[in-house]
Amino acid sequence: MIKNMKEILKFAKERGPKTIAVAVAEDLDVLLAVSKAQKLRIADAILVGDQDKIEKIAKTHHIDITACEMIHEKDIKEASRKAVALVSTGKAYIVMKGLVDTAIILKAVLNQEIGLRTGNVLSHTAVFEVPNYDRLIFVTDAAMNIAPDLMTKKQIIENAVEVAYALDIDTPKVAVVCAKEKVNPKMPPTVDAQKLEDMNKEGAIKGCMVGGPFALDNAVSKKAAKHKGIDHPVAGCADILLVPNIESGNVLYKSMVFFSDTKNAGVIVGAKAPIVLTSRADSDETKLNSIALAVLMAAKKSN
Ligand SMILES: CCCC(=O)OP(=O)(O)O
Repeated sequence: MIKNMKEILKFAKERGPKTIAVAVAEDLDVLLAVSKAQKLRIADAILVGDQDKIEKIAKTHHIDITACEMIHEKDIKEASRKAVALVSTGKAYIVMKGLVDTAIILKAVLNQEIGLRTGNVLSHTAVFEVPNYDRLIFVTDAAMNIAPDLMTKKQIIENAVEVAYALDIDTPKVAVVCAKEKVNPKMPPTVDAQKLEDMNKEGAIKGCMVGGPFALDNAVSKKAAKHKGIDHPVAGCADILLVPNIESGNVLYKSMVFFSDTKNAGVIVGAKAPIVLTSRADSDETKLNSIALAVLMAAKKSN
């Protein structure tokens, strides 16, 4: 069971390198992450984007990108399509979002001809290392599914469980997080939470233990759970937090990044290949962690 970002990097070194196709690579943090991943032998990179800008950033900041292949494409949408096509034609194993809006890269991923659709729901899983929490904690979905219905939530859980397996976490505990820990028909996410727990008990969601509804406190703190009289095997020790919608997920993600001393990584799951997807504002360290996470996902797929 991988417990922190250091171990994610360590295992990615052992299971890599894998080739990544970077869409719109003209970004300092992206280039720093990619060159470090290459130096650590975690990944090789094909940089798709504005070659002049890429070379200027690399030169100004003394970043060694000499080992990277480069495809010149100034247009952001075209660069996204070309990066995705590199993966669908087998020249790369992983797509990485560079300096491009999430919606644009995802449109390329979902493209009928060159895309990476599988028919499954695509969802984002963020992995956080949080001080004083004894395990990695996953947040899903902070980036893609706006207001998932029950069956979409089921698949979002299954996608996050796939990430957990790539980190050798067996039977991850999934907390369906709401504003309350009691079912309230006026709060639909609490009703879904109960249904998801029931589906898990009935075997319709496999390979994990689902509990809910939980408020965030009793999902991650045994003390809070005890205080509120909650006795549940997931209470206080969740591996995966399923949030009700993109607003709560994105706010939780960015609160963790900007208000606390966390390390993080993020990928989109459900396509034919993992997609490295962080916020444009995330650090080069986060982007490197995300590349390593995607390498572990790709290595698991090719096993
Ligand atoms: C995982 C967060 C995705 C996101 O919010 O990206 P941007 O900040 O680049 O919009």
